[in-house]
Amino acid sequence: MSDWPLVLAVPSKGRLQENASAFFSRAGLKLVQKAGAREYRGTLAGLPGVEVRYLSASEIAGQLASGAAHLGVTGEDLIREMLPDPGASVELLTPLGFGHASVVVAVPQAWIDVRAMSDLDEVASEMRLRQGKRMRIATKYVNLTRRFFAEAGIADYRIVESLGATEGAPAAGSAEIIVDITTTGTTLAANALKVLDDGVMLRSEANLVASLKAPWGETARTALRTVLGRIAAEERARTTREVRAGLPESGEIDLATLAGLHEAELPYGAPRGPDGEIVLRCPAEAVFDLSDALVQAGARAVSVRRIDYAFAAENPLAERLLARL
Ligand SMILES: Nc1ncnc2c1ncn2[C@@H]1O[C@H](COP(=O)(O)OP(=O)(O)OP(=O)(O)O)[C@@H](O)[C@H]1O
Ligand SMILES: O=P(O)(O)OC[C@H]1O[C@H](OP(=O)(O)OP(=O)(O)O)[C@H](O)[C@@H]1O
Ligand SMILES: [Mg+2]
Repeated sequence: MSDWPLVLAVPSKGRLQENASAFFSRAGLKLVQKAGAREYRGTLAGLPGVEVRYLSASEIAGQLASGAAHLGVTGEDLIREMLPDPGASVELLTPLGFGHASVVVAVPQAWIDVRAMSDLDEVASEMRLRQGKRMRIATKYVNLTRRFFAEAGIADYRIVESLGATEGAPAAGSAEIIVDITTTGTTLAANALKVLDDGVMLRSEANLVASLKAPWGETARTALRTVLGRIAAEERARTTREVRAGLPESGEIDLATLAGLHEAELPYGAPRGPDGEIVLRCPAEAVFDLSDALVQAGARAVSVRRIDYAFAAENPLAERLLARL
């Protein structure tokens, strides 16, 4: 099999760009742009088997679908819109906690009696009967819209493809209603539109996505393990705390039960010898309960700290993906 480098697609502009770069640098993956900011290719410092490509969020979804990129950061909305059967060509590895936005059905605020999709169905039928026209929906989410309206049992409509400023379509007279992405709702409000009560089609956020169609040779697989290992190590470190405790004088403590009760684990195994130090790792929310329990069980002292990275022998993100290739 040919030995391609791992192609990592990173947003080059728009809403996801800054957060995506910050995400990689937190994971110890330093993006190095070649020859100045105009060059749309780069590398990861210290990782020879990786080629970074800077693309727009929608291009990233396209390249993951075709297999031109192995790994990328893009919005779930774009994956679901652009890929007919996402599960067949990509694996959504993990949501990234930024780029939150919802794809919604919005209608003019002036339509006071229209609150739900069922009301919209009536509007569409009436338009068809009385005016002989089909209700027009402005959107760039053509496929998501067709699916959602079919599930709602609405068929009397026509899609007007919109490439930008979709919220302006009703006022401009080019459509009655819209489907678009929103975060704060500011743009909808400024255009006198409201979201239907059951009109949230998809809650999206940025995801780390892998392509099942890309050429996964040895070089790419090796780089994948390193990249996903670092990402997992950062995530594990951010969401857990390390709890250290001195063993009780008696040396007796039921660590297994204690750990089980507080979702804790013993990353370095059980302490050895009577002067042993216990090292546990638990979810950040569990530290106070776990510390109290340790003191009650006779621990002489307990300290809790944040960790920068928590590497582990197992690499769940990589294993999940490799199992599908
Ligand atoms: N308020 C928001 N509006 C639009 N997109 C958002 C918002 N918040 C997060 N996103 C996410 O960012 C993705 C890319 O949107 P953005 O507008 O940044 O790209 P773009 O530069 O318009 O890309 P393209 O030129 O390919 O259309 C969206 O598909 C969505 O997943
Ligand atoms: O709910 P809000 O916080 O107001 O955000 C929603 C707006 O943001 C996006 O547009 P963007 O600024 O990305 O411009 P674009 O349409 O050119 O992509 C989106 O298409 C909405 O118009
Ligand atoms: Mg945009």
